[in-house]
Amino acid sequence: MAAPTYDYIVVGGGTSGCLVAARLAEARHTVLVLEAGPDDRNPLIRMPAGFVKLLGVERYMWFYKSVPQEHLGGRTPIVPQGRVLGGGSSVNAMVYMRGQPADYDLWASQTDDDQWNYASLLPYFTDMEDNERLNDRYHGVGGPWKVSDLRHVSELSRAFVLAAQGNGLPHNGDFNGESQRGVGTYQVNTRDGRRCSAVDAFLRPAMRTGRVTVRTGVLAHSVIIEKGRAVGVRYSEGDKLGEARCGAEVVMAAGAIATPKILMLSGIGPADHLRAHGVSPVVDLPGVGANLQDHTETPVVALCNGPYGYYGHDRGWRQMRNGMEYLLNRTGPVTSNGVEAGAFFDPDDLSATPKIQQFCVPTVYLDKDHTDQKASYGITLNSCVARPRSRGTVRLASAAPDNQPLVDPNYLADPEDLRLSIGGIRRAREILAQEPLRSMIASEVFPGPDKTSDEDLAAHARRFVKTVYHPVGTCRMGREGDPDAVVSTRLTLKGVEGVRIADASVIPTIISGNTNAAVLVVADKAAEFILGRPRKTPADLSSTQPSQPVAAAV
Ligand SMILES: Cc1cc2nc3c(=O)[nH]c(=O)nc-3n(C[C@H](O)[C@H](O)[C@H](O)COP(=O)(O)OP(=O)(O)OC[C@H]3O[C@@H](n4cnc5c(N)ncnc54)[C@H](O)[C@@H]3O)c2cc1C
Repeated sequence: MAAPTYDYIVVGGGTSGCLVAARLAEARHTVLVLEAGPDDRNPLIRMPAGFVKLLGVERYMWFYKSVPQEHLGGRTPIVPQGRVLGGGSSVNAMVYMRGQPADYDLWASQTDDDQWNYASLLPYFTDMEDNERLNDRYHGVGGPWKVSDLRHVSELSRAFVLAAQGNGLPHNGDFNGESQRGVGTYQVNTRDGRRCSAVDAFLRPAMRTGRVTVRTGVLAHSVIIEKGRAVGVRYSEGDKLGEARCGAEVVMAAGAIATPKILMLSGIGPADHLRAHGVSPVVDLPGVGANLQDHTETPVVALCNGPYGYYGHDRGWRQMRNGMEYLLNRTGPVTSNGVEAGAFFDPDDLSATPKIQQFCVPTVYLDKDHTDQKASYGITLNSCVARPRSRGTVRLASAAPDNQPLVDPNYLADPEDLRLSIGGIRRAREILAQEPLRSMIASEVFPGPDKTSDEDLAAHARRFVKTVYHPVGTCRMGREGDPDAVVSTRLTLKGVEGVRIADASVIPTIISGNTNAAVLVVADKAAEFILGRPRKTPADLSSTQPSQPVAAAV
């Protein structure tokens, strides 16, 4: 048997992988990071607006195609994910969002472990944070994770913030503070006009210790298990097959779609399903690949009556002007993340706990697989169901490691997700009809002004609903004895020694907001458990509003 070369192998160099690798190296361990995608040297990654150009590029993205969706008339929408060092944190929209305290309190009650409640996790958020504007009980300064206000906000986004206030939503200057409800501009993971990815914040500094080896272009196939213990990882690099060995643990960080796939290829998953693909089961774990949750968004698209927003800003003289401004000052449209403002609300009752996150995109924005609208000046208000109830699966298509898995997000399977989406559309229309936005709008294109009944809007949602790129939950944690849990609340894999899962797949229920920050905290907890470090003292939230309980979706 080959001698172990590293203490730990981290599978996947994305958001969670970068953080875990850094924490392990800080503790003087040797770490090998295996990342399937390329390095993150493309300058478009650093420029905040640049990610939009990467979203259609196979070199940097996995375009997981969903199986025909029963509730979308058989449509097969794509679920793109980052495929580059930094993973999602290198290609995402940088919106800094934590969700609601109740989201984490639900994790704690689902797992019977109070270290996953909001008060317990808040110090993990604030300790890693370096917020440019806020430093209070909810925010921190001096950490590696940069959080800033946007340096450029388009006139359309500003008009949206004003119009939504006119429509009854309070202005909110901090969606991660006392209350999520309201409308405002987002804080983003940038500093001085540049993206701050998990590579910038965590991995690159750790690489300077000399204890982290990062290998890009390496596709992990399976975990090597000997006598019930993980001892390494099988992989391919181009045409070459290889094995890497570790002395301590294999840390899975390949994201909510790839991690269950790799586990299943290792013989860990629903035994019958594995056998059907010729994989010998090692541990029968029915929860692997189950419980897939993703945020969906349904657009209302309107055209503008003037040159508002970002259409055409990446071409011709405007591109030159914007590029020059960025190079000289690090200001201007290139510093925008393209999703500058948003709102949180309950479409049934504006004073209640939000159930919709609405994104304002100051351009016509539809996914790569929806290209029937001619580009023009416009605005897209996307209504995202904050805590969707639909649940899907990730399954093997075959035992070939380079085959994409079968991804079935089961979008809109639960009627409540559809009902809330329709409520979001109606609210979006009201906001578009409110000054100062109203004077900038020429006409609604989608759903179209003649589409007014619930049936019309449901048909529109089924046709256009798309991912918000937030798959989670496919190897969820759970209390002892929970037959569908894949990992313990200390994130150890059931049934095999020496495997920890540190990524979005362990999240039991999706949070009501963008997922990157929550994944960082999950990864921080994973590192804490691995290193046996003491838990941080929970925050004292006694003088704040109590978190409103949310029902677990069934
Ligand atoms: C386009 C987009 C926009 C988003 N916008 C936001 C946002 O604005 N705000 C926010 O909070 N969140 C956003 N997210 C979500 C956020 O980025 C993710 O929740 C987060 O990155 C998940 O972290 P992870 O570590 O679980 O997986 P990832 O960050 O996806 O990392 C997984 C890594 O593993 C690699 N990998 C996969 N399979 C293998 C294999 N077999 N072998 C080796 N490596 C492998 C992948 O290439 C990837 O680098 C967005 C995501 C996307 C894709």
